Amino acid sequence: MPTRPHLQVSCALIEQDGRVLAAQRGPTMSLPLKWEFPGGKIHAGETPQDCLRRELMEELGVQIAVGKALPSVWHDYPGFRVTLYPFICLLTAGTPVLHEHAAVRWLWPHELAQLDWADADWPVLDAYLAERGSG
Ligand SMILES: Nc1nc2c([nH]c(=O)n2[C@@H]2O[C@H](COP(=O)(O)OP(=O)(O)OP(=O)(O)O)[C@@H](O)[C@H]2O)c(=O)[nH]1
Repeated sequence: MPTRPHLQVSCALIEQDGRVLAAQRGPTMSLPLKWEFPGGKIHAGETPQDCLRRELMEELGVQIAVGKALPSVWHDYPGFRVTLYPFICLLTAGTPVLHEHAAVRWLWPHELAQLDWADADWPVLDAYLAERGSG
């Protein structure tokens, strides 16, 4: 049986003035138009935090300070497995510019569950809301 890819992915819950940045995947990306926390695959030799700083600059043109790690989660999608390494981050410079995503939104924690999240992100969202006392 062929082994399915297992992706190691960092993602950022970027806070600014109490709101959190959510990003909608583009129509031609995998999981099209699902909402996610921006980030991407961890490259060889890169820490999850290095990955986030690189991806956020590439994808949205912003600088971030990477803070507390939330528990990692894994999820089986049809065809691949992903392990997500989520971090609470602060926006330190720039305004998001859409290089790959279809949209971004700054939402209050209690609004986040209204979006159509990628399946792997629901436990991340739960952990974040528990951390911030909004669960
Ligand atoms: N960035 C990110 N990816 C997520 C999240 N949740 C989730 O299931 N994923 C999945 O993790 C994988 C990350 O791939 P990606 O396409 O964002 O990564 P990348 O920028 O390094 O890709 P590329 O440079 O190969 O195009 C995708 O399959 C994506 O669907 C999330 O919250 N953030």
